Amino acid sequence: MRGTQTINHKNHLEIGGVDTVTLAEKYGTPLYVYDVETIRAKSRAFKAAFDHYPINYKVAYASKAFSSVAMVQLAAELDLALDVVSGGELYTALVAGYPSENIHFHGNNKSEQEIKMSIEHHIGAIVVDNFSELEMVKNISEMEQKQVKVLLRMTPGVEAHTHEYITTGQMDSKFGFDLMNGEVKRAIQFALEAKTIELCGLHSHIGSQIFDVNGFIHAIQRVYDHIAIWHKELNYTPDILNVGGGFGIAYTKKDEPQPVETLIRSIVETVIAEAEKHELGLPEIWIEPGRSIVGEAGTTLYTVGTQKNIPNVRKYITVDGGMSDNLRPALYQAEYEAIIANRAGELPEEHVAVAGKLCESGDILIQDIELPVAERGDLLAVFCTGAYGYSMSNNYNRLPRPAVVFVEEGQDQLVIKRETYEDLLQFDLSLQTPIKEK
Ligand SMILES: Cc1ncc(COP(=O)(O)O)c(C=O)c1O
Ligand SMILES: N[C@@H](CCCC[NH3+])C(=O)O
Repeated sequence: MRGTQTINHKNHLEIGGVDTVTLAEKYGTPLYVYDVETIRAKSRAFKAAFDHYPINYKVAYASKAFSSVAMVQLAAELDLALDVVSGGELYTALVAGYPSENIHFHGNNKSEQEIKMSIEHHIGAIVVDNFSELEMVKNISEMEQKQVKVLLRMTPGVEAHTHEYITTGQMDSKFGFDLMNGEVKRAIQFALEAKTIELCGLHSHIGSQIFDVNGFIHAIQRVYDHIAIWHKELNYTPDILNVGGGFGIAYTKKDEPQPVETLIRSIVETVIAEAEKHELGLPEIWIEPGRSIVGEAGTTLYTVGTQKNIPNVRKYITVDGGMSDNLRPALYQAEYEAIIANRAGELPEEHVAVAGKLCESGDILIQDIELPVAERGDLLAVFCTGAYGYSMSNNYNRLPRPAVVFVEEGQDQLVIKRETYEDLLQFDLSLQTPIKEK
């Protein structure tokens, strides 16, 4: 059990003081349930870890992990800065009333429209990824006659030990200016010379679901070796050093992430040591966690449907969702834990695979899990689905996307409505004219 999860007197899983069986009856399944107190606690933990040090810092929530109007409003309430990676995420933040000066915009191929939108709304910083983007930012800001705040994203050449699809810090990456081949230095020179660009600092992000703090330490040390040179040659030191996100969480008992305090201590103490070593002032340190803020807060509720038993091979139990609401097992072989939420206290009796209902053999949510014997209509709760679940959900097989509810202190609140069949067809147009002349 995580966060505020408990088993109540009816033997049901309760989250945030709300019975999950009641939630499933009220909103239907599949259903994403977010434990708001867990989101608050994670945010507090990051800030408390920084507060030990006499430094300026910013904790930005990476909204790609889960973006919605209510989530952005919660981030604002928790005084988190906001990382967006598309016009859509920026639009969500603006509609949510999030203060634009606290937003920074990522991405390796921002469109002209996205850059214009960022400049128009005076967002906190555009994190520029490559030279063609840097030129676009310069040209657009000159045309608009507006100053634009910029961070430069560097690829530090550090391998993070995680799934190969989610490492980003290695040299052969589509993201960022290469630190080792002199690109970053040229980008700094370009930005310093551009009159409409205010170069606020540097950024690196080495990957996601990282357990080993050494990746961050090596990246910071490597960046500082270069900062010392840029200081001498260009008289430039960054006011902001954004070390990205990527802090891992425990999806299963096998996962052993470092506590937030250890991670932040290592990051901050490495920055302090490097700045002292090179006799440089301390930058403001920014981080941008996504998964570690919302991942553990999310639980997906499914209804168990059909079963298939292949004697001596495997028993499948099938739920009413799958890779359309959680792509991670199919994409990264991600592993999850689950319980039968309406019989939460029962002991496991058999090994099963949890299959989704989509028309793909790879649509298996959990390959092997021990559960009580499941029956049609049981409620399956899959834990730790708060990050990159809803945000990577899709309508494959024309499945409507599930609803999202927030729960806290015995109250539940619908924050994203379930899609309907009509919603699925909202952009479809009927065939008007014969396509082929007879
Ligand atoms: C630039 C950047 N910042 C922050 C994040 C958030 O990562 P995570 O959700 O693993 O903390 C990502 C995703 O990997 C990212 O690409
Ligand atoms: N979507 C990924 C993480 C990628 C993060 C974005 N750079 C996941 O589910 O783990």
